[in-house]
Amino acid sequence: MAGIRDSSKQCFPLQDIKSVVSLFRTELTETTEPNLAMLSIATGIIENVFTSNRGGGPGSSSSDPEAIVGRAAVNNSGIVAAVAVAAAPVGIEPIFPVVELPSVEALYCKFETQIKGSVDLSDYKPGYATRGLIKKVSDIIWSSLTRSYYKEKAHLQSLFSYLTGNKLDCFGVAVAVVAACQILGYEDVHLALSEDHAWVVFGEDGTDTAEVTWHGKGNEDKRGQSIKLGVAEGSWLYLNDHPVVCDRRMEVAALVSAVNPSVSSSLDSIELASLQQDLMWLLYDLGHLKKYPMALGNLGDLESIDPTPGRPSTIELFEEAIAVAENDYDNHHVYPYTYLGGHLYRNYEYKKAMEQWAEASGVISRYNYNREDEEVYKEFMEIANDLIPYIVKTGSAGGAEAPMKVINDPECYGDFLRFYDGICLWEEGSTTPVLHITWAKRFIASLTRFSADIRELVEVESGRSCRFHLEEEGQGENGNDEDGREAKNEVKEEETEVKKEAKEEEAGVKKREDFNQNI
Ligand SMILES: CC1(C)CN=C(N2CCN(c3ncnc4sc(CCF)cc34)CC2)S1
Repeated sequence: MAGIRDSSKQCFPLQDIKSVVSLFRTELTETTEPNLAMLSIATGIIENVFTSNRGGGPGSSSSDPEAIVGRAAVNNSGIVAAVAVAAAPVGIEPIFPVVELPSVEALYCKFETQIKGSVDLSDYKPGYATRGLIKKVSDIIWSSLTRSYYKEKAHLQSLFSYLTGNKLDCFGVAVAVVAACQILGYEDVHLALSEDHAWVVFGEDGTDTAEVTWHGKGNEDKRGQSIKLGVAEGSWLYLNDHPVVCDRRMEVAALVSAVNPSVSSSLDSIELASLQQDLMWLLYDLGHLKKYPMALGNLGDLESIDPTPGRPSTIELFEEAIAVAENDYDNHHVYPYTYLGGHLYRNYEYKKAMEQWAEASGVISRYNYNREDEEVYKEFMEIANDLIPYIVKTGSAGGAEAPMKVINDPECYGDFLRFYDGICLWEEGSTTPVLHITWAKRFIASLTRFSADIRELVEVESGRSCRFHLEEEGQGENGNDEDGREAKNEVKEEETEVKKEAKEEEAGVKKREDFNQNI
C-alpha cells in the first residue's frame, strides 16, 4: 500500500459535501485499491466535528446574536432544532469542517507506523495472509485499546476514534484489522459481515475465516479461531454461512454505512446525514451495494427522512434489499424484512407490516436460538410484545383504502399466526428457550382481539406442531386430541385470566372516571 495517492490528495482540503464525494469517487474509480485507512480517518474527522457538541468551527462565541445556526439538526419528531454553534457572520453556508490533507496524512502515518512497526514481515510469507498474521494484527489493535470504556457508545467505529482516543467498537476493530492488512500488502484479507457480527476471510480462495473482534457483552472473544463452530450451531449470528463477504469497495460501503449522524439521543446532524446519503448514492450508482442488504436498508432509512428527487423510494430500496437477500443469501437475512416492516408500521400500513414480520419470522425459524442472538431476539420481542399489541388494539389494516380493522381481516390473522409459528420453530431444536410467559400472555391477548368468526376462517398448517398452534390443532382433522384439549384448556384459562385483567382494568378506569367526575 503506497500511502495516499496524488489524485486523491487533489481533493483536499475537504470543505463541503462535493469535495468528500469526489475523494470517494477518486478512490473508488481511479485506483486498484481504495485506501480504507485514509477514508476511515477522513470520515471520522468529519463525523467528529459534526457530532461533538462543542460547536462547528471558527468564529464568535455562540452567545453572539449574529451567530447563525452553523449546524441544524433533526430531533425525533423531525423538528429542525437549531444547534447554536460558534459561527461566521449571518448568511454564510452552514459550517462544514475544513479537513486539510496534513491532518489526514498525520493520522494515516501514525497508523501505518504503528502497524509496520509491530509486525516483522520476515516472520510471514508474502502473498496470502495466514491465520497467524491475522491474529498478530488483531492483537496489535486489541492491545492498544483503552483498558475499559463503554463499548456501545456512538462514534467509536472509525480509525479517527482509534488513533485519537484508542477506542473502537466491535465492528471498528474488524475494519481496523482489514485496513492494517491492506497496509501490510495482504489484499486477500476481507471483511465478512453478519447482521450483528464481523470477522475476516482470507487465503488463496478467500474461504478461510478468522474471528478478529469480540461480540456482545460477557462473551469470551474467540479471536484467531475460524467461525466454523459458530456456523455449525445454526445460530443467526453467523447467518448459516450466508454472510456478506466484502470486496474492497464493499468495505468502503461498510465504512460509509457505519457513519453515525447522531449528535445526541434526540438529535441528528443534518449535514452529516446528507453527506452519508450522497456517499451511499455514489456507492449505489457504482454497484457496490448490490450484494449488501443492510447498506440498502440504511440508504432506505436516510431516504425516508429526506427523500432525494429522482431516486428510488424508501420502499423500493427495502424491496431491493429483500430481493438481494432472497437471491444472493438464500433468504437467510432477517433485517431486510424488519427494515420494511418497521417503515410500514411507522406509516400506519399495519396489514403490510404484519406481512413483513411474518416473512422475518419465517427466516428466523430456520435458525436455532443461541444466547449470542439477543439483538434479533430483541427485534422480535418488540414486534410481538409492543408493536402487534398496539396494532390489534387500535390499528386499521390499510393506509389510504377503506381501513378495515386488522382484527377483522383473515389475512392479517394468518400473518399473525405465521409470525408466531416462525418464532416457535426458531425455539424448537434450540439449546436456549425463546418464549416465556410474557410472550404467551401477549400472544393470547393479541389472539383474542381477532374476532372469533375470523379465526374460524383461517386454515392452519404448521410445518411442525408448536405450542401456540396446539390450540388450533385441537380442532384439527382428528377432532379433539388429548394434547389439543389440554392445551386448549390452558389457552382458555390464560384467555379468561387476561380478559379478567382487562375487565378489572376497565373497571378501574371507570372508577377513576367516576371519581374525577365527582371532584
Ligand atoms: C431493521 C434494523 C433493526 C434497523 N437497523 C438495523 N441495522 C443498522 C445497520 N446495521 C449495519 N449496517 C450496515 N452494515 C452492518 S455490518 C453489521 C454487523 C456488525 F458488524 C451491522 C450493520 C445493523 C443493522 S437493522
